[in-house]
Order: sequence, then structure tokens, then C-alpha cells
Amino acid sequence: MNAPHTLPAPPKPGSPEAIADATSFVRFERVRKSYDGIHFVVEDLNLAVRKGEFLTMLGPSGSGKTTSLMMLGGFEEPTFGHIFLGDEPVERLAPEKRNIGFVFQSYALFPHMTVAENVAFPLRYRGIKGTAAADKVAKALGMVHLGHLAARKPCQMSGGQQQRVALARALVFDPTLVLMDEPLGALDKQLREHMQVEIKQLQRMLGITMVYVTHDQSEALTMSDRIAVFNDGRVQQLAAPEMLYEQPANSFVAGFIGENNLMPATVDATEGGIATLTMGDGSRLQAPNPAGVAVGAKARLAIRPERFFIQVGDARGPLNILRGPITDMFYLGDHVRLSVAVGGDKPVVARIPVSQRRPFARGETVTLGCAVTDCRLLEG
Ligand SMILES: Nc1ncnc2c1ncn2[C@@H]1O[C@H](COP(=O)(O)OP(=O)(O)OP(=O)(O)O)[C@@H](O)[C@H]1O
Repeated sequence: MNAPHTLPAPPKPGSPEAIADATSFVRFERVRKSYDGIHFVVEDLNLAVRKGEFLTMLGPSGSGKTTSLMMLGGFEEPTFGHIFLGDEPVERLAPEKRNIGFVFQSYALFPHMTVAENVAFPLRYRGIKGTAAADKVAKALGMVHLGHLAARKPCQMSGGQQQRVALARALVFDPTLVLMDEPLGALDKQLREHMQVEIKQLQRMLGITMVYVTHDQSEALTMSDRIAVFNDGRVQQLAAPEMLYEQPANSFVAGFIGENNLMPATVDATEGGIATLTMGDGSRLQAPNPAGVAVGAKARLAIRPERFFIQVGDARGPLNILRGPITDMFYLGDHVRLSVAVGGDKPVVARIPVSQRRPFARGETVTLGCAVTDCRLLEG
């Protein structure tokens, strides 16, 4: 992407954002990165990571997550801006001087060394030898439950075990920060989910600050204290998982985190904080309008599939009602996934718990209800 943007002002001195930024452990300040001197792949990155926090950079391929992580690790230099570790600007500091542990998708273990020798490697590099080193290696391998395999070579271990060795190697020298780039990408689903919990428990137990890169949203939701959602080199929203899901800041986040029906709408009026909307097919629906999207503005109404229910009888309370034939349906054990042609250009997707109603028939007309407060109005 091109770079004609003016940079926003930093937070006002004394504001809550400025105080949070000032007390944070890692800070990106107006960081921009171009590899070719023309296009910026990271645009105006302002990000503060708190001490002991698990912060995930989440976004589609090419959105600038790895580049941001590599700048923090010291493997890439920012084109503009500053990165602070504690109070120290580090953008000119060599990676080995930053006291950071790394875990990558490829385990990058030395094949000719034993597990213990691999884990001891960063200690050797730091001049820690003898029993001091042996104690640290034993402790790190104990943390990842591999003490009994210290004498094995990497080729004698499973993918999950090798990634545990890489984790032990990243933790053995008591780093102030650990960076992980898609560390579980090569593992199968079950092992990945198991390792997510294990890494999270370890991070909590050690109180370590962790910055984690993934494009897997469920992984990010499971593990993170906060998630920075990247798209096109920019952070779209930085928030706790629940906040991202419940209150996405824009259509990109609303569509990227979980599943969402994003329906084009125009704002007719806002009264008492509730906007009345005209939908693409001319029908009228309502939604809270906390951001104050202006009357006449093009907007999108976001409704999560699981927030729909089958409306029976008269509507009670402030509800949006959508009605149409079922065009597609899938039985998924605990819920039925319906596509319902309610009049817009795309059918809406509704997830109806099987405890609520079944069976459904293709072509059957259903009435979907959704609380107005479960709808979200987004600009654009
Ligand atoms: N060394 C490099 N030289 C030139 N361009 C690069 C280099 N590394 C990354 N890029 C480009 O920068 C952009 C951002 O890449 P980056 O790897 O940071 O994204 P990402 O969000 O981590 O994606 P992925 O999940 O696929 O790794 C991409 O367009 C990529 O092609």
C-alpha cells in the first residue's frame, strides 16, 4: 500500500492512554516499515504491551504481523518511529542484546545436538556454564515436561515434543520478553489446542510478557489478554477478546473475528441512542448507535448468527424480526445452521440450538428474531 497518510497525534499527556502507554513494557511509537522505500507494509503502529501481558497480533496473511514482531525482535529495522523495551529505545540494538526469547513455526533445533544441548545453547551464548547451566536446562525442560528426554536427538521426537524443546530454549535464560510467530502452525488440531493451553498456563505461571503472532482467530481468542487485529499494515482494533467479539470497531474486525452477518443499511433517524435503519430490501430494522453514525450515512448492520432465534407468536421487547425461506441448512449436532433469504442480496446465517427447534425443511419460511441490543451498527 502507499503511504500518503498523515500521522495521528500521540495521546494527550495525562490522558488514560498516555498513562497506560507510559507504564507499558513494550512500546511501538509511530512505527512504519517499508522494504522497498515506496510501499509501507506497516503503517503508523502505536502499540503498548503491558508487563506480564499476553498480547496477540492477529490478522490475515500479509497484514504486517511478522514484520512488526521482527522489528521488536531486532531482525528488521523500522523505517520510521521508535520501539521501546522498558525505557530503552531498542531499534538500533542487536537482537542478542534485547534479552528476548523466540519461538518460530519451524522449531529450528540443531539436529546434531541432544535436547539438553539445544536448550543450553542460549546459555552458552551468554557465558553461563557448568552446574548453573545444567540447573537452568533441567528447570526449563521440567516446565515443558521433557526432563526424561534430555538425552534424545530432535529427530527422535514428535513435532509437539520438538516445539516444547523450542519453548524450553526460549525460556531457559529468563528472558524479559518472549516472541512467538505461529509456533503451533505445524501441529495437528488436537495437539495445537493442547499446546495453546500449556503455553498460556506457562506464561501465567512465569508472569512473562508474551507477544504472539497468529492468523488463527480461535487461537488468539483462547490465549490472549488482548488482541491487536491487523489489516493492511494497520491495527484495526486493540482490545480484550470479549470486547473484540462483542464490540468490533469496524466491519473488518466484525467479519474477521467469528462469524457475522454484515448487512448494508442506511441510517434514517436516531432517537434515544437507537437508530432506525432502512435495509437493502426496504425493510426497517433498529440498532443501538453508540458511535453516532449520522443520519443518511451508509452503514452496516452486524448480527451474529448465534444471536438469532426462531420467533414464535408476538414479539416481546425491542426485537428485530426477519422473515424468509430457508435456502440451505446443516445439522451440526448442537445446532442447526440455517441460511435464510430475508430479502437482502445475501441470505443471513442463523445458528439455532437443536434444543430450540427442529427439524427444519428447505424452502420452509421461518421468522427470525434478534434483540435490538444484540445488533451492532458499523460505519461504511
Ligand atoms: N523481507 C521482505 N522483503 C520484502 N517484502 C517483505 C519482506 N517480508 C515481508 N514482506 C512483505 O510485507 C508484507 C507484510 O508481510 P508480513 O510477513 O509482515 O505479514 P504477516 O501478516 O505476518 O503475513 P503471514 O501471516 O503470511 O506471515 C507482505 O506484503 C510481504 O510480502
